[in-house]
Amino acid sequence: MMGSAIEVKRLFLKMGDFQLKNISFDIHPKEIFAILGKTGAGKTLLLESIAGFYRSMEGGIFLEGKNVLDIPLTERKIGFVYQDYGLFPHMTVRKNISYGLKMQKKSKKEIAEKVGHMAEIMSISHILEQYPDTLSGGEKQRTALARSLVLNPGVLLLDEPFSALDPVTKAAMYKELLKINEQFDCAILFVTHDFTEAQKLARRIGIMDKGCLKAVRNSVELFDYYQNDELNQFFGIMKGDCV
Ligand SMILES: Nc1ncnc2c1ncn2[C@@H]1O[C@H](COP(=O)(O)OP(=O)(O)OP(=O)(O)O)[C@@H](O)[C@H]1O
Repeated sequence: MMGSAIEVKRLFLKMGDFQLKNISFDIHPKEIFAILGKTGAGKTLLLESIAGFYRSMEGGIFLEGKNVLDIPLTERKIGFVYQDYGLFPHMTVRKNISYGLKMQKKSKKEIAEKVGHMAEIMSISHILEQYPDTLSGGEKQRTALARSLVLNPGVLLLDEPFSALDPVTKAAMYKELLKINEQFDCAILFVTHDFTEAQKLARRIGIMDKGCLKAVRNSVELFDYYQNDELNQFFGIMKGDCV
């Protein structure tokens, strides 16, 4: 059997009054997988668990077969881009992108080459000396993606990557995501509220509600009838609907 890029096995995580409950699924190498769910469903917590942020979680997260908690942070090969991009405000775009490589103690020459190359791929060479607060939403996102991708992650986790973008920029970034998936050898897991977006970009979609993963569907079957009234309601599906 082909190994998984990510395997989530019977994950439980308690956070205050909220709980992720018994979540199991896997993501194939190079797959684009969407997590769809209402606000407060636990989508961000799931991404953060996969990144190994919570030692208190029960069950396991395996990256290429290795428990994420056993992999040192600098060797985790996970890129994480938050909804607000999380750029360092006091650093230029160049410094933001260089940051992880510096942490890995790469040489100045290697950092300059890698950052230059990445900036070219993400079409941000012209803004390398700007600070984040001078950038458009799309430019901030390109910078955040470049900062992750320059470390060559096996898995890219994106928390509502498109929700803050205007429709034209959004369409451009959809293309960018598909290009990244082609060009870099990485699986992409992204969170969204948007059915169309999930269907457009992902081959499989996981549907979350109240801390549970209720279903995993191929995107073409997203609107087929569910054996679960809440899911049918969520998708506006009536019994006997043809798709
Ligand atoms: N550190 C924390 N301590 C206590 N409760 C938390 C903590 N982090 C998250 N929660 C709670 O867990 C629940 C799920 O949060 P999460 O951010 O994962 O939802 P989400 O599906 O990503 O929502 P949204 O779409 O609004 O971003 C929420 O009720 C939230 O208040």
